[in-house]
Amino acid sequence: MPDAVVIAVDGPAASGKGTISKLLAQHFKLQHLDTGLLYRAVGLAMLQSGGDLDDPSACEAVAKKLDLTALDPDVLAQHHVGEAASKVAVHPPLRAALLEAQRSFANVEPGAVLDGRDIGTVVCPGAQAKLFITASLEARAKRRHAQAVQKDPSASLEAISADLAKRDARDAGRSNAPLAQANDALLLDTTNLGIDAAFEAARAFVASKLHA
Ligand SMILES: Nc1ncnc2c1ncn2[C@@H]1O[C@H](COP(=O)(O)OP(=O)(O)OP(=O)(O)O)[C@@H](O)[C@H]1O
Ligand SMILES: Nc1ccn([C@@H]2O[C@H](COP(=O)(O)O)[C@@H](O)[C@H]2O)c(=O)n1
Repeated sequence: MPDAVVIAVDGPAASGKGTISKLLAQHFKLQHLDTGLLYRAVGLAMLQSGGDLDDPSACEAVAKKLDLTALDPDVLAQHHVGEAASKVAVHPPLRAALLEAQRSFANVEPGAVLDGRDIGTVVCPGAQAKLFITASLEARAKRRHAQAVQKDPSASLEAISADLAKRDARDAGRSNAPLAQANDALLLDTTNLGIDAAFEAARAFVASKLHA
């Protein structure tokens, strides 16, 4: 393997990129960063302080003060936090403030897997292996619904599907670092793949890139 390995994994919400990234990190013995947690942490801090999610300077200030060692994935996983994350993520100064932290994480030895929306295109354009994980809206909504009903049995599949569609449109439609497949990324559609099969396809691709 090359000295410092970086694997970039992007894709829309609930496509399974986090699941695949964790498994890749375990398999190749690399560190893993779910970059969505950074945007969620800014969104949550803005909500808690009553700040304006549409204010780029206020969001940037929060991002600059973010304590990356204090991210609580359970709190940040809440649905309304994901919505807030997607709203603050449109601001260029906020994205610039989070860029350095992501790039330094990518430099850890022996290497790292980062997942998000702009890893292969903006954060780590030189990554040795890039994947773009996707799945149909219906499949993604069913997966997120299965997660949601564990906490709230009345969670609505239709509402989750509508929210995912809205979030994807916002993420793909913003002008700065939109959700996009890098030209040199493998497109992996997991609509009809279970986790094991999806991971195996990702693992084989990454192995081919690292040993090329
Ligand atoms: N190939 C798959 N088949 C079935 N279920 C899957 C598959 N991949 C992931 N899942 C399940 O779908 C849910 C969402 O997966 P995951 O959290 O990895 O998505 P994500 O793309 O990282 O989402 P987010 O953008 O919100 O961080 C999880 O419950 C996970 O176990
Ligand atoms: N590299 C990234 C990662 C995330 N975002 C934004 O954060 C939102 C939440 O991300 P999850 O992966 O935790 O769902 C997401 O909808 C994006 O708006 C981003 O812009 N860039």
